[in-house]
Amino acid sequence: MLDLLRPHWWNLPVYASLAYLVFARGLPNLYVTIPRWWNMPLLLSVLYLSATREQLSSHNLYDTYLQGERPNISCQGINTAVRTINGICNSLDMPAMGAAGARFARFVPINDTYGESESSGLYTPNPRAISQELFKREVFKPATSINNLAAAWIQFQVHDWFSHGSSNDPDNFLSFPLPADDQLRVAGQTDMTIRRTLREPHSNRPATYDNVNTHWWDLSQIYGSDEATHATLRSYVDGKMKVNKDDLLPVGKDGIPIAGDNDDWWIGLSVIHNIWVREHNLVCDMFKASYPTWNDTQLFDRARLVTTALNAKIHTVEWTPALLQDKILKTTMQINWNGIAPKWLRFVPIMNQHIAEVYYGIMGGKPDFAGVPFAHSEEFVSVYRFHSLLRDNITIRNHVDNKETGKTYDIPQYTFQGAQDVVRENKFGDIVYTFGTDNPGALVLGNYPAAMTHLQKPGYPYTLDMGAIDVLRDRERGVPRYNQFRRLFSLIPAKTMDDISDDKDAVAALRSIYGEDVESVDLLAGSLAESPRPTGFAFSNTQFQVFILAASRRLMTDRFFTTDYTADVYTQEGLDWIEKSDFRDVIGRTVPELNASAHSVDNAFKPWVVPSS
Ligand code: HEM
Repeated sequence: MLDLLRPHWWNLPVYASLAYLVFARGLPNLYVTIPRWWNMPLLLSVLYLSATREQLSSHNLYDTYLQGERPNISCQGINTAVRTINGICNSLDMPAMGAAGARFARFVPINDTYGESESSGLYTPNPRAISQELFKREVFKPATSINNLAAAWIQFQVHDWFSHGSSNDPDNFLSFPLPADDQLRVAGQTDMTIRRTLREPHSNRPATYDNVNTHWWDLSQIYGSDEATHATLRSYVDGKMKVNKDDLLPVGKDGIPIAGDNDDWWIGLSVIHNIWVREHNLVCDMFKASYPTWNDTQLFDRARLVTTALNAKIHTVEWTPALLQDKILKTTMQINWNGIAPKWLRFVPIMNQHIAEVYYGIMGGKPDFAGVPFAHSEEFVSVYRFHSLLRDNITIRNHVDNKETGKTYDIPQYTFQGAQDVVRENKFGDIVYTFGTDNPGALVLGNYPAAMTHLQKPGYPYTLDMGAIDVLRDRERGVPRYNQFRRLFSLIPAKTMDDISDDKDAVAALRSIYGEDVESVDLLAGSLAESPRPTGFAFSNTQFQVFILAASRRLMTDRFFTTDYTADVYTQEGLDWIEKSDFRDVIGRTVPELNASAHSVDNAFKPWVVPSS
């Protein structure tokens, strides 16, 4: 393989980059990495990202099932015209693909995914020291270009795509001594112990882990990933999901709202879940008006398809460009969804699938698996370790005059059962408004909420230092550390700590933990430290490689976004609903008093304009 790296590509003439882009498609083994690709002219950058996606699809997709290991499932007797609850039969050729309980895949070669052991450095450097000294927030650093809805939104999405489950392995532990000067030692604690992730061991290859949710982008966090949970969420009237008389989610005996995935609940999830359940119910009303003879199941199934596709569209063309605020990403994401062809030129037959995906967009095209069955990967999980987005506290403001209502909640108060206190004590519109106008935290070193480093999760036998856990889980699950991760994603590895960041303080902080051992820098630590970032990006270029690969793949592999994204399956009314709505509209119809506020910006994830006093 020819590994052609050009660290100073910007000194090369533009035509050299262009020549590569033309050749790369024909020569998938030719790697070219352009470190600061975002400085190129728009067209070149878009082409570069598209070529990168092709490269990553050829080199970074690994199935964790061996031949014959995937369960054999029949789709006989199943209504394959709509999404199933547990995700089976999305692929009719491989019905078990992407179903709840299916293994996570990998984005790096399987041989590079052995979990770390004590002798290979599982506890080195000390995860607690990393959490306390490198991650923990002293002063809140806001991400000023986005609002707090964007933070809640991404955890909501993550709960659709994956979960390792919350119970973990009750018989196997990760345990390491606390640093000598740790404040917990004052209370007599000497070690930090957490349960290992439940895993499937294999001989002669790394352990694998199962996703308890469906892998598909199917809003399983709302609808459930198993029939028993699903049944508790449906009203079974007119296709609608259950809500209370006040139009809010019903709450379970444990004090947490009932939902398809209600793990790690906080007030942010209350906001987004309530909005989407209301949206589903409004789509049911629309269908009932157009198709009065449809029964509850018909209404539910179509409403789920439409609500899900709208959610996927908003994530693709609104959330992502808000987080990665630059023209290149806005253009690329629009192309992913809509393609470049104007309406009047949407008849040209295009034989090459890659070109067709760009010309017509992914939606409604042919599925594209790049030769590997679809599943989310462990590396995908790791790059969403975004706990630094969380604010230390939330002060509710009135949506009419922006005045504080006098209610402030910190993390222990707004998480788990506490979220319901916030809902009970405030108007829902004021809570959503507060999220629309507050900033979340920036994804940088020294901005991890202190309260998340001593989190009391109900039912957990120990206090959680989420910063330490984020680091330890990656090591446990064999996600490569930062530099090796970069190598395996064809990025130029750092030679010294100074290569990771332009920010001298960030480099000094890394050195205080990792010394000069650049290979030992953890993925999360390196990613939070990394700079420069592409213009307007809330997260690092290293993490972005995973986005390039996964953002398109989860659409391209899904039958309901490709071959079955048709009026036959969705109805024309359904397709129109998706095409005509953005997140501002969804907020406007589900929380009508916020219609004007949500429309005060061109993207609902940007901080809303506050009324002048
Ligand atoms: C107050 C809100 C939150 C709480 C209480 C919370 C709590 C937790 C807990 C307890 C875990 C599992 C720890 C373990 O592995 O043992 C976890 C994992 C995780 N969290 Fe959060 N979290 C919150 C917000 C967020 C946000 C905003 C994101 C943004 C995407 C996020 C992303 C993740 C990811 C990616 C994982 C790994 C999931 C997996 O291993 O399958 N969390 N969180």
